[in-house]
Amino acid sequence: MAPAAVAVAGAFPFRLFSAEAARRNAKSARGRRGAARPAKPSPPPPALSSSSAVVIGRGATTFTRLPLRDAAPESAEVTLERFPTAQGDPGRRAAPAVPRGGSLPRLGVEEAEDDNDEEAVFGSPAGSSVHRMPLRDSPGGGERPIGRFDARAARKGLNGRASSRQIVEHLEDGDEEEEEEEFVVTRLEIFEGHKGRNARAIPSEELDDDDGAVVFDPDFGVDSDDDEEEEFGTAPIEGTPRGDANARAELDELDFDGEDDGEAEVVVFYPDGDDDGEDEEEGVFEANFADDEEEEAEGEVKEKGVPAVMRCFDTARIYTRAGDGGNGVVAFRREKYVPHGGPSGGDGGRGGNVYVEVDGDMNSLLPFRKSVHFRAGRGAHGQGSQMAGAKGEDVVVKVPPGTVVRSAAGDIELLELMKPGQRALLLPGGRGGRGNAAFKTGTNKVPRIAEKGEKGPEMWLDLELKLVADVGIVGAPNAGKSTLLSVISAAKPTIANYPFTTLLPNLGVVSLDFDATMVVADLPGLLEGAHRGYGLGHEFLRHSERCSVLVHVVDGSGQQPEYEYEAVRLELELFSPSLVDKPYIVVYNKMDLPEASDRWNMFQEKLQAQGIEPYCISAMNRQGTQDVVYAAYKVLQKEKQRAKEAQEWNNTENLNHVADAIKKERSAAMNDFEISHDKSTNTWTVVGAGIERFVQMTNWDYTESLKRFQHVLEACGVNKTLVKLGVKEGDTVVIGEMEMFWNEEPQRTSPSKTARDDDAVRWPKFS
Ligand SMILES: Nc1nc2c(ncn2[C@@H]2O[C@H](COP(=O)(O)OP(=O)(O)OP(=O)(O)O)[C@@H](O)[C@H]2O)c(=O)[nH]1
Ligand SMILES: [Mg+2]
Repeated sequence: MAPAAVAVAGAFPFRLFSAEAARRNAKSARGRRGAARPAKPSPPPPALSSSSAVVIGRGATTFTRLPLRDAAPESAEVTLERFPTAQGDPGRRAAPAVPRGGSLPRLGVEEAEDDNDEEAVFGSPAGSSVHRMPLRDSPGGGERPIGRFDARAARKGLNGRASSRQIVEHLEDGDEEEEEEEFVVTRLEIFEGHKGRNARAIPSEELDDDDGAVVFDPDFGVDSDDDEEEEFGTAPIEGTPRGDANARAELDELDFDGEDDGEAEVVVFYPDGDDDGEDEEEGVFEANFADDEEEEAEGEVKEKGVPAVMRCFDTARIYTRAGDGGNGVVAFRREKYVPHGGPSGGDGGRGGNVYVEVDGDMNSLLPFRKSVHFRAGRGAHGQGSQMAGAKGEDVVVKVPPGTVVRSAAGDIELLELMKPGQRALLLPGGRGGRGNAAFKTGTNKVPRIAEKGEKGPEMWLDLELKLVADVGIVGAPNAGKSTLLSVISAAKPTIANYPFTTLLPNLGVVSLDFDATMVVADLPGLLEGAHRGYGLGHEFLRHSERCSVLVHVVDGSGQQPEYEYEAVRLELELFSPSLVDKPYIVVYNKMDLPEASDRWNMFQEKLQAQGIEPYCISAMNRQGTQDVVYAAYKVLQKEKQRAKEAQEWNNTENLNHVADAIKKERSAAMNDFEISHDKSTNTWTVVGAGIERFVQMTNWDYTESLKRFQHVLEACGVNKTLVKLGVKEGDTVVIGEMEMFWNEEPQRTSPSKTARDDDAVRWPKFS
């Protein structure tokens, strides 16, 4: 276990076995990873229950994605829909055209008339596609009733990615065609193939060889976040022509009980909501079985659940990593007639940088649902003849205007990117390691040492989109906010007589004149108790944080307009005190309705008592709206002027400060370190950005590195400090990735190690 100590004769009291240890560590880490991946698929899921869901359409089958990360709150809403069948064309039936990632498919359920089986289609309310899967053996297409289906995934098997095993069992036929029944009984196995994992459908005994089989491709259409592409192949079962089926099945279990008044229970595997794990943990899918517990919680979910589309529209978590620097190399010039050509190993190339750039064409963070990882390329290694390695490829993360970038760890605001074209260097690539040509000195003309490239920094980022609007329209649900926006601008927001029509902010440009325009945002409705999650919650209010002016619309036809007004004000304050400090205009709407006009005077008086002059309008009839526009514009101009003056004070915006901080940390002095001691394991840990970076860049393949390392430890005072703190023979010393043993008596070194020391080149002795 204990690695041999390496000593440098007579020079330093300090020994290391670093290279070994580092390698060993890496190996065991790999081993751990490997172990997480079972060689065989996990055992088959339990037997089907009679209430298993039916998922297969007639003649052709449709498997779809179920709601993924948003499954939990949404599952209650998923219902199944009867699927129309195109006669005589088993492989090609009219699947509902659901655009990928587009609008939400409407899902519904209907019972098949003849038996208790259901036929179903399901799509994801979170906007996924519906895929078709032809079942070759369903002649005649249309008339076949559906069988039972139970797709169940092995949890967290196979690298934790979604699901491994599905069983489609026993498709029963209708009464009429007894002989042709049971056309697909399939089990899906996922196994490790030499090209990654594969999926295979295994027919049960009931299947003839020439029966069709269904092959699921659990990862079909899902972006693999990992570098290692994890594609599931579809594999034909014996006797089945290839490419029969290509359905996707992110869905894992769908339990549906027809009797249960159409309440579909959907069980989905979905990635751990936060996606914040390390690489290894990516895509850990968790089973979320809809059960009684969930039903209990249902009420709560309805109150608190922010619709998925809203959540993903304006927030995202992404991973960024700058490229590692390339390694420097050791090389010597060898040429005829040039004796002792000297060192000629080139430096490694610099790793690629990570930039964040504002793309004016983007207006939401939805693209980050699909791609989460942004890694810059690594620098190429140096080469002989003093050739430096090529620079790694940069990566540019494009974000919409109004994006705030935070580091996920620590929730520190890093950047606020407002204007299209703005570009920030976020993570600088690692420096390339120096080749031996760079180590040539007067005393060492034949250096056999080169550095490794510096590791590129990595960071998880939380992105948040705040709309860039001048004026924000706030108010209770159904107050007429969208109506107001629609009459003052060309925007066409959805207007309907029910609360929470607006789920995503709508933007409209209001032009008063040729050069006088302002951007107005109509925000979702705000309820009393929003801070506790009522209605849509109040998270979306962050969109209004950037507005300079708020227009508060009050529904005059409501029961108590003043009360409603106060409640919304309070919610604004609870969300952010800075919001209530913004200048605002109060607009009393629906004056055309008698109940509103009756109460107007009272409302007006109450507000005047508070020093506010409310406006009354009928948004629907466009009465009074122009006054509101002018008033808002006036306040806006005033606000802008104020902001401009304030900005002149701090107009030294540096978008690259994150990179600057990283660079600064990189240049940290090596003698700036701290040492901690763990008594139980006799371990001393040296922490310091400079020294750790040095360790990381040391290439242990070269013996001279060892000497240089010893020298540095001595020179920067690590050894001295350790001695002072009372380090003992045999204690472990850890610096960054390195683990070393302390050896008090350097003379007692093993011969094999001293042999190294007898190298032709001698490092000057410092002690
Ligand atoms: N009578 C009358 N009805 C109005 C007026 N303004 C809006 N409405 C109606 O009020 C209902 C709600 O209007 P929306 O503009 O959708 O209300 P909203 O505030 O955007 O509602 P949410 O988006 O759900 O928060 C619709 O049926 C409108 O037609 C008005 O001035 N008079
Ligand atoms: Mg609205």
